[in-house]
Amino acid sequence: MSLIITGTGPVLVTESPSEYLWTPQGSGGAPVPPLLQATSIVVLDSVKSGNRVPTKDVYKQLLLPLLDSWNLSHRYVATTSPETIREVAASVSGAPTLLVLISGDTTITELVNSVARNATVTLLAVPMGTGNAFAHSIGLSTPLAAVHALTTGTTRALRLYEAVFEQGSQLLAQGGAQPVSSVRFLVVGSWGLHACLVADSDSPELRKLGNERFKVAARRVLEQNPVFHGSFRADGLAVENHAALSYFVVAAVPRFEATFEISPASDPAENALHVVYFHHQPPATVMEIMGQAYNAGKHVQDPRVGYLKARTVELEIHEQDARLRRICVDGLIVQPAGSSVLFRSVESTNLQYISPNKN
Ligand SMILES: Nc1ncnc2c1ncn2[C@@H]1O[C@H](COP(=O)(O)OP(=O)(O)OP(=O)(O)O)[C@@H](O)[C@H]1O
Repeated sequence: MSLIITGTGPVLVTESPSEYLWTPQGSGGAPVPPLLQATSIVVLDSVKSGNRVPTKDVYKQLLLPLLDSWNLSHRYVATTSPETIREVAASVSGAPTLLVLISGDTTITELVNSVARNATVTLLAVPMGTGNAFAHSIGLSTPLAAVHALTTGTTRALRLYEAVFEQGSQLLAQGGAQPVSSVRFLVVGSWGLHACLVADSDSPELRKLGNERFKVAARRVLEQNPVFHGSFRADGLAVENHAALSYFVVAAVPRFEATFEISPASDPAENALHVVYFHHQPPATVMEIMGQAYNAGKHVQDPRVGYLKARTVELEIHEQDARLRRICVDGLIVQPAGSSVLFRSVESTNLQYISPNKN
């Protein structure tokens, strides 16, 4: 439940499993809040994200009445394919734009990879995906909290990172593979068990399970429990040389899901990555370590887990089997050519995001 101050007066907004209810609490509207004074407002609804309840419509039941209360004009775009995200990204390169993304993390990543480098965009992440790592990490855990932040939130610089691949690498998409040299990300780059389970979980069969798809895919990968041989350096210093690893994640945010706190020291406001990794372990130990991540990120205190902060991470993959070489970048899967993959921070962008105002 939230009390939102709108252009026509305070409104009590409640949520049931099937809809959002908008109950006006009297008159006396507020002026247009600063975040809604953007020159251009675009709402991008990534309709394939998460497991949606058809009667519960964030746009029609929350955003539209809020924008209408000030008669704010805006453009609403529902995706018809992944191409829609690229089209919207291309269209926001002119005036400063408030871009409301009703989506999960992959849509945000696809957007930041296609938007012009000089575009001035403020993003609002309305969490409607399966994991919603970014929204949970910045404190916007529900669609209602995100919409409320339009009237009470504040803007912060969006910290971006990039994974850089050798020539000949391929981005694996449902429609086929395409060449890739780098991918920008804001949540995670990974190799090993994490990349395998994300890649394997993206089948039409497992997508139907929502968040459970990661657990089912993890169980299947762990039945094989492959070893991932490789080396890595952090900020130029060797950390592991020819190691036999199970898990290797470069995290940009603290949470991958509401309660899965993979990197408790990560701060979305800071331009830094954290490596979370461990050597090859039996399946039961892997499960035990990952289980601790659901307990307020306690796994990083486990002596078997390596945890370090870096701005640049150079990975060398010593595996030949294509399945064991896959890299995950915010849910996108890359088949790298050669052995090296570089994860690094992007110095600056014109992108911002809306965060709850906690100060
Ligand atoms: N109409 C559409 N048809 C086909 N694919 C779509 C359509 N709209 C969006 N997509 C694609 O579906 C994917 C949706 O990803 P998104 O991150 O929004 O949700 P999710 O995968 O459920 O959540 P999360 O990333 O948090 O797990 C994106 O790759 C996007 O390009």
